[in-house]
Amino acid sequence: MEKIYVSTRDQNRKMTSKQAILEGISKDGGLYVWPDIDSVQIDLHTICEQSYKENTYTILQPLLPDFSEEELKTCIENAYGHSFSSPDITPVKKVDDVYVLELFHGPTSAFKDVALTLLPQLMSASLKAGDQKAMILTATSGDTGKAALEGFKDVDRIGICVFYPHQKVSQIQYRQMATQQGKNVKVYAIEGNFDDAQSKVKSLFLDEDLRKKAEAQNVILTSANSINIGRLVPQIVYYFESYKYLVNHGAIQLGDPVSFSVPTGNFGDVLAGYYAYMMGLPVKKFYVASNANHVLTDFLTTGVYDRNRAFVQTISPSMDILISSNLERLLYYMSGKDTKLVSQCMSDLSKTGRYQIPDTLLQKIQFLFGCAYLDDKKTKETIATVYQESKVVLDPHSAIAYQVAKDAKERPIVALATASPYKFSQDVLDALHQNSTNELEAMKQLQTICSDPIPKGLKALESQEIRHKEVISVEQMKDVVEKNMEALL
Ligand SMILES: N[C@@H](CCOP(=O)(O)O)C(=O)O
Repeated sequence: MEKIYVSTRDQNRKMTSKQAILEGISKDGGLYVWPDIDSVQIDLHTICEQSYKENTYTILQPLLPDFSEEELKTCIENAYGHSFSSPDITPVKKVDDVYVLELFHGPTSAFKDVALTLLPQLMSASLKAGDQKAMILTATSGDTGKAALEGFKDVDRIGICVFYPHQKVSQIQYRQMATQQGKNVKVYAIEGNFDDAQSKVKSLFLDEDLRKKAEAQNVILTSANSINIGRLVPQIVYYFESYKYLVNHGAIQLGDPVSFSVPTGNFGDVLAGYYAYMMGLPVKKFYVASNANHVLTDFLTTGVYDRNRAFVQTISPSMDILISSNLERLLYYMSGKDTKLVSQCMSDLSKTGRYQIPDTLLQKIQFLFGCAYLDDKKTKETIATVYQESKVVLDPHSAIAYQVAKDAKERPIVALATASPYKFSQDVLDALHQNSTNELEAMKQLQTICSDPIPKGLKALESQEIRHKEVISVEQMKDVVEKNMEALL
C-alpha cells in the first residue's frame, strides 16, 4: 500500500494512512502530512447532493486510501449512524448576519465528537490482525479528553489515559471526565497546565525506554489529539457541510467563496478548514479566534511565535493553550513543504520558546488567515448581546468565534460553535447577569432560556459517581502510563 504520509520534519519518513494513525506522531517529533493533499479536488456539486455520511466517505476515501471501501463505510456508519442528536450531525443556524455551524450535537457536547466517534473505528481497523494493542495517551484542556474517553470506552485491544490540568477545566468538563466509566480508561489531573500535559505526552511518544517496554507487550503508544492525522481529517467534512447548507439555502451560488471564524487553541480545527480549502472548498478567509492566550493572534500579526508569556486561565478553558501543535502543519504547507524551516522553527520553540518566520511566508499566511482575540469581559458581553438580540445562547468559545466573525468584513461568514453552552453553564449565566449556586444547578437554570434541552450525557452527571480522583505531577505521567499498559490492556 502506498505510503503517502510523511513527517513535517523529514520527507523521507513515509507511512501509509493506517501506520500514521497508529503512530500518532512521527518518531522525529514531526506530524504526519500528505504533501499532495491538493491533488484531491472534491466535486462541490456532489457534496451539495449527498448526506453527511456520504460526504464523509467522499472526502476521507482519498485521504485514507489503504482502508477498503467496506472498512471505511462501516467506520462511518458506526460513528455517525446513531450517536448524534441532530440528523444533520452539524446543523447550521443563521444568527443575525452570521451563519453558526453547531458542532456540539455529539455524545459529549463538543466538536471533538465529530472526530472522536470516528477515530476509534479507524484505529481498530488499523491494528494488525492478531493481538497488537494500542495505548492512547491524550492531553486535554477540557473537551478532547471526554470525547476521547467516550469514543474509546471499552474498545477491544485499546486502552486510554487522559491527562487534564488540575482545576483548570470547567466544573462540567471535570465531572464529565472524572465520572467516566469503562474498563479500559484512566483519567488523571496533572499539576500544571495543558501545555505541560501535551509536551509530556509528546515526549512519552518519543521515549525509547517506554517504547521498548510497550513493544515487548505488543502495544503501540498513540494519540487521540489532533496531532494524529486520523483525528484531524474527519473535521474537514463539516467545512464542506456548511458550504452545502449555504448553497442549498440559496445564500451563495456554487463556487462562491465563504469565510470562516474558528475558535482555536491547538490549531487543529482551523487547520482542518485549511485542508478543506486545499481540497477545493472556495474560501476567502479563515479567522483564527483566540482568548486572552493570544499567542496565535500575535504570531499571525507579527510572524513571531512567542510562548514566553503568562498563561491566563479564562472562561474558555479549552483554548487555554500557548503551544499550538498544528501550526507546524500549516508552516509545512505554506512554506512549500520546507522541512528544514519547519524543523528549525520547532527546535527554536523547544529550546527558547520562540521562533520567527520570514516576512514572505508571513505575508502568504496573512493572505488567507486573519486573526483576533477577545478577553473574558468581551466574551461575556458577546454572550449577553447575542442572547438579548437573537435569543441564542452561545458558550464562551463559540461566542469568541461569533464576535470575531461579526467584526470581520467578509460575508458570508460561518462561525464555528464548538461546544454546548451547558458545558459552561455558570460562566454563561454570569454573562447573562444571573446567579447560580453551582454548575449542576446552573445547567437547570440555563435550560429555562436555552432553546435546546440539556444534553442527555450532561443531565446524567448529577447522579454519576466520581471514579477518577488522582492528581499527579508531570513527572509521574510516565509511571502511570507504564502501569496502565498492563492494567488496561
Ligand atoms: N482544546 C483541546 C486541547 C487539545 O487539542 P486537540 O486539538 O489535540 O484535541 C481540548 O479541549 O482538550
